[in-house]
Amino acid sequence: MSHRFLSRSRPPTTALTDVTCRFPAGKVTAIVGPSGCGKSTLLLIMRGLVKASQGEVKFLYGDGKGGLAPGAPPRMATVWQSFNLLPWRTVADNVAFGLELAGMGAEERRAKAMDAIKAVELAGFENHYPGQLSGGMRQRVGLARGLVMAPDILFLDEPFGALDAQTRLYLQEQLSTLVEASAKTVILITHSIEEAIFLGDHVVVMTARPGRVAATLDVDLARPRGIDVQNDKRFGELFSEIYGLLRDEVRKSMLN
Ligand SMILES: Nc1ncnc2c1ncn2[C@@H]1O[C@H](COP(=O)(O)OP(=O)(O)OP(=O)(O)O)[C@@H](O)[C@H]1O
Repeated sequence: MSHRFLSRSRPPTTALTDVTCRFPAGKVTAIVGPSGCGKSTLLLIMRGLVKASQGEVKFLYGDGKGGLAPGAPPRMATVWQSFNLLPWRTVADNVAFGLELAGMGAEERRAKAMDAIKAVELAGFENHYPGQLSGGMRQRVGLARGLVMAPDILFLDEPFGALDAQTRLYLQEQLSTLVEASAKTVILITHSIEEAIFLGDHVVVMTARPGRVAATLDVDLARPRGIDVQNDKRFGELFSEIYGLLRDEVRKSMLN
């Protein structure tokens, strides 16, 4: 698939060229790449918000396995980089927003929202407003809003990008546990090589813009993974391999 942004006032920008990748069901695929290489564009295309200039995205329909009804399209949810909480709605009402749009009754959506709020350890804050929460808590509300939809595919765009290092580590651990418990298909966009290895089953490494897939690596580290997996020799090897692939691309992206 390729994508070029056209503009009346500026020359066209080729964001992606000949990107071919597979995202295996029930696995976490992390996408890393230099800034501006087209990661978010790829996500927008996969979510159907931007139409690729060339090529297409195919989702495999349910075969009755993995909780997917036969022949049913996968349910999808996205946790966006700017988690876009509605400031005038409480945490519970923010989390339940998608269910409300889907027409679910008040009682049921409140119960589902509370389950998701508990899963991200925010019980007790359900009646708070976003303005009363820390950045890490708001990020967890964003995550709960994705989880509450019980998606078959969860897209995460830099879910912890704006957080301090300790909060980020803690949320990565929480997410790892949630993902392992749910066996969902997760597509994670991140700038962090450590995050990609810690959370991913596969890591797709992209080149500088126009983004292509430089390599796809399997993360052959056992699950469940705690953050101490970072001390594993294999973790270090994967880090070096990915950084080796990215190093020149990052330099190129700085000259782009
Ligand atoms: N709507 C748009 N119109 C024109 N160009 C765009 C548009 N959206 C993105 N681009 C350009 O396409 C390229 C890819 O952008 P994209 O946001 O997908 O990259 P990214 O890898 O997600 O970046 P980052 O890691 O910094 O978030 C960039 O050069 C960007 O400036």
